[in-house]
Amino acid sequence: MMDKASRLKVALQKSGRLTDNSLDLLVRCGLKYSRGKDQLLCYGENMPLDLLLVRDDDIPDLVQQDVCDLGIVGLNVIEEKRLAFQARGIAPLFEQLQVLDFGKCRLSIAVPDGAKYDGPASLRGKRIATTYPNILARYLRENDVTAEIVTLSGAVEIAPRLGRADFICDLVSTGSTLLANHLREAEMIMESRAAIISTPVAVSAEKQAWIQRLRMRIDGVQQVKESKYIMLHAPRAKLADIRKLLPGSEAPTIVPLDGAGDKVAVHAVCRENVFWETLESLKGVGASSILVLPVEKMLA
Ligand SMILES: Nc1ncnc2c1ncn2[C@@H]1O[C@H](COP(=O)(O)OP(=O)(O)OP(=O)(O)O)[C@@H](O)[C@H]1O
Ligand SMILES: O=P(O)(O)OC[C@H]1O[C@H](OP(=O)(O)OP(=O)(O)O)[C@H](O)[C@@H]1O
Ligand SMILES: [Mg+2]
Repeated sequence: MMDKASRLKVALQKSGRLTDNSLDLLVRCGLKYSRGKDQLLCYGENMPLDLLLVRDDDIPDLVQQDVCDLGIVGLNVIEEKRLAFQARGIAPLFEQLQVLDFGKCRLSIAVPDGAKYDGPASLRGKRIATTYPNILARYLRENDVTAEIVTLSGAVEIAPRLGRADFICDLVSTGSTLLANHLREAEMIMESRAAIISTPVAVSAEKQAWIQRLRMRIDGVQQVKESKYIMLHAPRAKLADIRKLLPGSEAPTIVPLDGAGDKVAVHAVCRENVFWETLESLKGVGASSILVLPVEKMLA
């Protein structure tokens, strides 16, 4: 194990939409951790890695200032901070390492039910409430629209009802928050997912090696999520039809079956989910004894 100074520090959201998925990802990468009394620091017991639990907005700054080596945060926050740094003449120094498969949402313009909206020109001269003033400003600039940006730190969706804004620009996933606030999504500005960012400062060879290991494990974890191992028996003559039906599979392993005539066993890793319809189609072209198993770990 490395000494304290050379332990990797990873910033995660303390409590919110990204927290459970971020911790779950690291646990799937093999991390065992214990949580400190203050609930702000988690100590990695089997890896030289500690977790700092903070507000998501602070994560790019912590990485930029080299307080943390890595951070897991939404692309929406990364982009907003990048533009904010640029606006202040500071070069954004954190590097985006890997996009993750959770925290999927979009940043959209929403308008009150019944309000007219015919494209970006409808925003002209309006007041738009948002937590993402820099992304919104860029969007307005690109669309040649002048509007007033009302920057709020939360509860953006109630701004139109309070008379503070005409429209809003906020995160949407299922759309239920908009629905509950009598708003409708009018325009998508950006799509977002969680991502890993890293420090701009050169780290020790030891730390770099752990970052590489972690990235490889994260790739493996993300790949197996949808992957299945499929085993079936089939007449050799039907192999071409069967291969066409296996979703996202590489060359399958074909094993002869003792005393079963021209029948073979087919084993394949499918990189996409295997649905009942696929199994029915496989059976339809002559496959039998079909088994679908989850894949726990994969290293390319
Ligand atoms: N409805 C959603 N579905 C999926 N991901 C979302 C959703 N809303 C937000 N996110 C993603 O999760 C991130 C954190 O969202 P959350 O609402 O927990 O943030 P917050 O209220 O700013 O929390 P904090 O207290 O840490 O500042 C967002 O920046 C975005 O990337
Ligand atoms: O389209 P939906 O599925 O309704 O999701 C969108 C909402 O989710 C997020 O807030 P969250 O619920 O995380 O709470 P917060 O406002 O306290 O950040 C976001 O800020 C939206 O308000
Ligand atoms: Mg926040």
